[in-house]
Amino acid sequence: MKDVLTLPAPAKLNLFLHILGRRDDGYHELQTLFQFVDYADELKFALRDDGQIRLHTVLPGVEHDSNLIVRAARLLQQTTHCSLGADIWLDKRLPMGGGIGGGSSNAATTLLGLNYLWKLNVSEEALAELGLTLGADVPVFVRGKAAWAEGIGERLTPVEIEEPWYLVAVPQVSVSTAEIFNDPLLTRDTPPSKVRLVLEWGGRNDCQSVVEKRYPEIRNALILLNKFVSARLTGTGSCIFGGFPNQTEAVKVADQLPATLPSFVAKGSNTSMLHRKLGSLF
Ligand SMILES: C[C@](O)(CO)[C@H](O)COP(=O)(O)OP(=O)(O)OC[C@H]1O[C@@H](n2ccc(N)nc2=O)[C@H](O)[C@@H]1O
Ligand SMILES: Nc1ncnc2c1ncn2[C@@H]1O[C@H](COP(=O)(O)OP(=O)(O)OP(=O)(O)O)[C@@H](O)[C@H]1O
Repeated sequence: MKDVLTLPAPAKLNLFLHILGRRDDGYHELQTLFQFVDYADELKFALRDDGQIRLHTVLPGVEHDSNLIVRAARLLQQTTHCSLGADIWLDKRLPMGGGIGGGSSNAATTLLGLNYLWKLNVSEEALAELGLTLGADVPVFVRGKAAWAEGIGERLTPVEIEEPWYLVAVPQVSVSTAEIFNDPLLTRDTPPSKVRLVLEWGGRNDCQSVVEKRYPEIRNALILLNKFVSARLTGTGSCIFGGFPNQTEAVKVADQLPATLPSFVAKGSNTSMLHRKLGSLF
C-alpha cells in the first residue's frame, strides 16, 4: 500500500452573519464571524503518477466531476501544470447543505493536502485565492484561523475569541444557499460595523427569518433549542447552534433533544483541526 495522507476537513460556524448589500454580480456583501469546530469529515490522499484524479467515494446527488474535492484537485493541477494525480477517499460526517461548510472545507483540505503531497509549495495566500473561485467559504478553511470576514466572505481578519463548546443541531432538511440569497424578503441593509462592537451586542444572522419562513422544521428546532440556550442559525442553515462553558452541559442538552433532531457536540476552535494536523507534518 502506497503512503496515504489522512487529513480532517472540519466544520465552521457563522457566529453572526450580517448582510450589508448586494453587488452587481448578485453576490452579497457580508460581515460575518467564522469559528471552527472540532468536528470533521476525513479525507485520504494517495499519489498517482498518471495524472488522474479519482475520488473513490460517492456522495448522493453529487456527480464525481462536480464534487468540490475533484474540482479543487483539478484546479490545483491545472494552475500549477502538475503531472501528478491522486486517489482520494472521503469519510463524510458533516451534514450536506447544513451551513457548516462541508463542501468548502473538503475543497480547502484538498488544496492544502495535494499541495503537500505534490510538493508544490504554493503559498496559503495563493491557495485561498484559488479556493475563492470554487466558493465564498473556501478561503477561510484554507487559512484555518477564526476570522472576521468581509466582502463576500473572502476579506479575512484573524481573531482570537472565546472557544466554547457548541451543541450543533441538524434539522433534517437541506437548504440551498442560492435560494436563500435570492429571496426577495431577505434584508440586505445591516449597517457595517466593527467586530468588537458586534461581539458586545451579539449580532444576528440576517438569513434566519427567511430560512425560518421557508423551513418550519428549522423554526421548530430553534424554538426547542432556545428553551435551553440562546440558539442561532449558521450560514443559511440548516444547522443551528448554541454555546456552552463546558462539554458536560452541552451533552446534557443534546441528550434531551428528540431523535428527530440529531445533534453533535464539539469544541469551538480558533485554529482549525486541519491546520493543527498540517502543523505536525512540517
Ligand atoms: C452563507 C455562507 O456560508 C456564510 O459563510 C457563505 O456566504 C456561502 O458560501 P458558499 O456556500 O461557499 O457560497 P458559494 O458556493 O460561493 O455561493 C452559493 C450561492 O450563494 C450566494 N451567495 C454566496 C455568498 C455571498 N457572499 N453572497 C451570495 O449571494 C450566491 O447566490 C451563490 O450562487
Ligand atoms: N465534497 C462535497 N461535500 C459536500 N457537498 C458537496 C461536495 N461537493 C459538492 N457538493 C455540493 O455542494 C452543496 C453544498 O454542500 P455543503 O455541505 O458545503 O453545504 P453548506 O454546509 O450549506 O455550505 P455553506 O455553509 O458553504 O453554504 C451540496 O448540496 C452538494 O450538492
